[in-house]
Amino acid sequence: MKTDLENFWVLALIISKCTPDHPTLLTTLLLILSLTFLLSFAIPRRATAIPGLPLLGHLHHFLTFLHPQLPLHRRLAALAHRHHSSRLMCLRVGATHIVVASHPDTAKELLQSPAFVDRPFNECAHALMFHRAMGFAHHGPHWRSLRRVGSTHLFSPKHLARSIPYRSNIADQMVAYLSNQTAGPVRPVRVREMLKRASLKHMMFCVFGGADVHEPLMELSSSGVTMDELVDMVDEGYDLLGKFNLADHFPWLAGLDLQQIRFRCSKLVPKVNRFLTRVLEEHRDRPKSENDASFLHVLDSLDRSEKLPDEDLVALLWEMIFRGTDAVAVLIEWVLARIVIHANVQSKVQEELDRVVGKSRPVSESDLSSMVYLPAVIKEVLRLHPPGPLMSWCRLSIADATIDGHGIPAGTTGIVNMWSIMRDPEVWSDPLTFKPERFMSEETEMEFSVFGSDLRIAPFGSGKRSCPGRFLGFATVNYWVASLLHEYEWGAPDENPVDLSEVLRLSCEMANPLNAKVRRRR
Ligand code: HEM
Repeated sequence: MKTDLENFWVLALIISKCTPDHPTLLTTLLLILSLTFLLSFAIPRRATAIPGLPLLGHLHHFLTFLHPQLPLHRRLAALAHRHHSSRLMCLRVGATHIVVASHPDTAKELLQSPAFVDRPFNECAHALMFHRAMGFAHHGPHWRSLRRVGSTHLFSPKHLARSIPYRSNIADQMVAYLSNQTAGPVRPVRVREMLKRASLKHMMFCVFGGADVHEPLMELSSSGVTMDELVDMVDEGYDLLGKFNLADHFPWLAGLDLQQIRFRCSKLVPKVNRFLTRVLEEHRDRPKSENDASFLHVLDSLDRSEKLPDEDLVALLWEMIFRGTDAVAVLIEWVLARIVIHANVQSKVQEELDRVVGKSRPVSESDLSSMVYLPAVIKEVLRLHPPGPLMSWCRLSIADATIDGHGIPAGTTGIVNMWSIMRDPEVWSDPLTFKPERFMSEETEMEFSVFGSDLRIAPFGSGKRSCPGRFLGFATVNYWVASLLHEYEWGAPDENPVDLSEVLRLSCEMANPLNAKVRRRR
């Protein structure tokens, strides 16, 4: 994707090489030059191209090991800032042309454009079968039918309500787990493992149902697979998908498998397939129950016109477990970190809990509709620590598009730097201060929806490919944080203050897991 300026210089260079022996060539070139100049006003401009390296383009910005302290969203933000290209910046990595939007207007144009509705090819996602599921499926009838099935049967308010008992049970188990950990002298607890397992267990029940919800949090097993094995499978898939894969941008490198991504996928896929096929068989052998609200039951009971082949069913179920587990656990850890740092915020949430719930009983999910401060805290954490600072997965344009007046050809990869938008001093007053109150006033509450209509804060994406699990994810985080704060006081260990450094894998998580001192409140 060359800019008009680059075209101009190429032509000027050719003209400078012409001699008076070639008057016709010279006239033709001058004519082309003038036409190019005039046309540049008539056709959309192209995005600002940032100077890059020959052949490699901007590869060096994407290689994590070159900048271990600076995650990609921060690098891209700094680059856009340096080149005054926050609205739209144009990069290239090997064969991939990329535009990066770091402004609410351009982010809106990109995410809601009818052209940017596909996902770029991702070798690892293909190997893990995710192209048969929703997140990496090509825009087309297959993806549309999955989204339709998802919104009608999986993520509808009715289904959200049916999974409340699961969430409530797991909240109780977290409270019990912490109670065991904190029996005796107060000592710091590392909460990441507990949150990951809670979130995995929640998704397992939402997706498969059936298993024993009372099984202890850290010992859950399913269809012959232990909790540890499941955690390992999710972690491995998560690690693989979060890698910057050279083969996606330099296809001629694919056969070499330099990063061992193909190799690792080939080890993981049979394990996941074996496990999910067994779950499917067990489910079909069990007597059908009217009360089964699991995704699997719903999908397996669809009538013939909507029914998915087993291969797609397995891919979709795996994707739901995979996506739903990680983002929720990562976000809760950030929330607790902020709660530990800002004691005044913790007190305000607990005052609200005491007012709405009282100290005599645990929180129930229905209490949340009467709370305003806690959701404001969660929004403020989403603003400063979005699990997907670059929207987790890029978009790919399937047709030529115009963004901010720039012509963008089909086949361009679109990245939205939501992290940068949500910290932009031109968009937010005092952006680096943690201030949940900014989401509190009645009027701004309407304006600051986090679900995709307001591109100043869209941590779940926006447009046709926005996150289908956003209401489930938001409800789970609100409820579990409410339970954990209702039952416990949270504080920082004296020797180990909270470190807000980030590491970007598939989601952006705390580089150093949170350690907190917890003390029973009720
Ligand atoms: C805190 C929780 C969550 C966050 C922050 C989050 C964030 C995101 C983001 C940023 C995207 C990309 C949106 C875009 O391209 O516009 C996405 C897509 C997606 N998310 Fe979530 N998510 C969360 C929870 C969940 C849950 C609980 C599920 C499922 C159970 C889920 C399933 C998906 C799927 C399937 C897609 C791909 C959609 C498509 O391409 O059509 N997410 N999510």
